Amino acid sequence: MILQTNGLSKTYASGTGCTDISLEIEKGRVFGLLGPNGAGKSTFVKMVVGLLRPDAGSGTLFGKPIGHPESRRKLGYLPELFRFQEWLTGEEVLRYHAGLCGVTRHESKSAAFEARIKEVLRLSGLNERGLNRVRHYSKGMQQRLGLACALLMDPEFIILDEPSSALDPIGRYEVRTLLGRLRAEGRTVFLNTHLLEDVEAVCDDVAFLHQGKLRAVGPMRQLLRSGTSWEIAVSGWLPELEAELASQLLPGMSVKPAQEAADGSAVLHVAARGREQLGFMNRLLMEEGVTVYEVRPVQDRLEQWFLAMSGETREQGGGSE
Ligand SMILES: Nc1ncnc2c1ncn2[C@@H]1O[C@H](COP(=O)(O)OP(=O)(O)OP(=O)(O)O)[C@@H](O)[C@H]1O
Repeated sequence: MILQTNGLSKTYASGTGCTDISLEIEKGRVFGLLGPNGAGKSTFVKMVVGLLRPDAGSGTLFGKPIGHPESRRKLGYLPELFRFQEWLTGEEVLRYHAGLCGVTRHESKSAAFEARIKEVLRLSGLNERGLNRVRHYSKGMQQRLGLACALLMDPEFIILDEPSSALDPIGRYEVRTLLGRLRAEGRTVFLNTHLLEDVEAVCDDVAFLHQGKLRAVGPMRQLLRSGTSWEIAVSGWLPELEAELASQLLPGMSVKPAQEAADGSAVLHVAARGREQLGFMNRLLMEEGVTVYEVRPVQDRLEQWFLAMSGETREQGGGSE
């Protein structure tokens, strides 16, 4: 286990923060923490990396208590709000970070370290801009430099707090590709993001935080409920059957042809509350002389899940952020 937290809590004077967060992140997984603005995602991350002291709860990183310098040795971190010394060049910022990680001046000037700097500049998309001063960087370039800093020491666990917030669509695509690469290398990644397409594309596990509380956590494919709609491939379909079936459906059910062909083959989009209703639909189709030859569950999109979770928890919480 790379990270394990037990009831981590931090309440600011304002009464907000996050409460009772228990999570486990296994080696080699890409974990996405989702939640609306102000949900407490950055607060959680800051406790994990040792920037904030929890009010209650505990956790371990690489088996060492969080907050202990030893727990951070194999960690790379990109904070949400990054600021660099604007009078330094990108390469100087990287060397300064290396120094903070215990690399001596002499080592940081070695050919091997020089090559590492070039490598992380390339990975983060800054390429030959490393010799320019940060003052001349755009916001997106500064975020890329933050990514380069997070990768510099070849970390096993990389925590990225909104890594694409300042990036244009190409930059976001590049970060997504980079995340895929880190995962392929067997590294563990923790991602705080609002970009659901990033989570959908790269995350193995996902957690949902709302008003400081963890509302759901688990493998992404399991959390995205796949029990409410199906695609049913049939033969013997006639267009008039749509109205005919509609008059016999139970509450919560619907049927709509997604594809129809002149030979009677069709793909029907069916909404049903669970398997019993799906069985009922199957029976209706058979009674109408339609042959079912394939039933496929339709995966909910993460966006629908996010909205559903925010909606449900808003109702429970009685208000919005
Ligand atoms: N230093 C602080 N002092 C007081 N309140 C704070 C502090 N930092 C955060 N908060 C509050 O704690 C809550 C959680 O903030 P946090 O930044 O952790 O949320 P988040 O989920 O990361 O939000 P976002 O997605 O907008 O970055 C918010 O209501 C925020 O206003």
